[in-house]
Amino acid sequence: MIRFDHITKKYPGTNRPALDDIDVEVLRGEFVFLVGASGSGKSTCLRLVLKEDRPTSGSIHVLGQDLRSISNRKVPYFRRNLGVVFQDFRLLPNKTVFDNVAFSLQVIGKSRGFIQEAVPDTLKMVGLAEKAQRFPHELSGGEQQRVAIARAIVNKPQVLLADEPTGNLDPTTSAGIMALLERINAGGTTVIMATHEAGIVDQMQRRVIELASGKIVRDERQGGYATAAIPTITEGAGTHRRASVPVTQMPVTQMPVTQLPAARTPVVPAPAPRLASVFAPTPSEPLTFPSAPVAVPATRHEPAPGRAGREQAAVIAADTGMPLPPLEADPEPAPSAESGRPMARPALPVTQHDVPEQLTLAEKLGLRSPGEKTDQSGEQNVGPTR
Ligand SMILES: Nc1ncnc2c1ncn2[C@@H]1O[C@H](COP(=O)(O)OP(=O)(O)OP(=O)(O)O)[C@@H](O)[C@H]1O
Repeated sequence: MIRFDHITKKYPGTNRPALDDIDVEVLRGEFVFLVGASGSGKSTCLRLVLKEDRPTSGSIHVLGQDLRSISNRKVPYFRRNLGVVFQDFRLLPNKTVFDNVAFSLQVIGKSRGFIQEAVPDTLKMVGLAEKAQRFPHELSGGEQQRVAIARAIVNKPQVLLADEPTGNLDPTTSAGIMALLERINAGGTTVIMATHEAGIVDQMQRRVIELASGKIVRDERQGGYATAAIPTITEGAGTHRRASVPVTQMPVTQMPVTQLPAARTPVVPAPAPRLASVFAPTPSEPLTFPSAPVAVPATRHEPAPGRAGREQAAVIAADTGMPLPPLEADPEPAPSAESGRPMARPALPVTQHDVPEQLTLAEKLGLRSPGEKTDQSGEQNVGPTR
């Protein structure tokens, strides 16, 4: 599913490679923790999988494709198979929960009917069906991260990449997020999660790949966090104590037992998790997606054309730290209301050198091909890489 062959990544102006001759393969359906000290190369790995950056040498295959063979124009199609979750959520602050999730479908031209069905289904899966009309500032951190996860999975990606998704959350909330990620994985989605959370890694007992100075120093099928390279802090106020609430103690009732609308059976089953029973379906909670959409005014979910769309883009730019693309064809000035907002530093900064300058924000986010017209009528532009 994902294979690195002799991958070396050396950033310009640096002496030491961020990744140094990495060979690794992740199979379909696996749940993999990427661990290692700060600067060991975890985020670089995720960026390379997303084709946000290129390796200096070596080849990467994702979903059967050699990333070198995917042109810039095709990258957005490729990325539709990948969902990404960041530590800092990156929600649109002036959009409702529903609209935050719907946005990623709108920009790839999904029909209104599809959006009206898929978004409520996904919100139900993450336990936020009742909060579809809330704004991000009206949610807790854990709820905001669940919105971000809903946005990442609403298009049913085959792979979910998570870069320290619990980094800003308390232990109990983190446990809920991990339960959600485990359920998503149980539905067949491959999950790769970079983390420093020792307690979570120890609890989950999944595959652990440890990086140190750009090299893989450990690859355990059912591992824990600590090694000599990254010892677990057991006393004091270190970050490793944060994850001391066992996932098994999370309020399961808060997590509706559903799965992705079209769950895939992993070709290679993930190793039997110690916590599998917590997330397994029960007879009273069938593994189906509800068909009844959350009642929301239809007028709120129209694809945002013209200036409205650019306002959304401006908000994303402000929130994600990504540059706003030039608006040459726009006679109106770009919105400035958000310009005073602090710019969050992206955990996975998009590297722009691989991307032409004139792309729209949706194109730069990988949600639409350069020059691609939004298809309002159907879904033929959405789906596997082509
Ligand atoms: N754009 C860049 N330019 C130059 N060097 C970079 C760039 N991005 C990352 N690096 C360097 O590459 C190395 C690996 O960084 P990376 O962000 O992948 O580490 P990480 O394991 O994700 O760290 P953290 O846990 O702190 O997020 C570090 O030495 C970092 O300074």
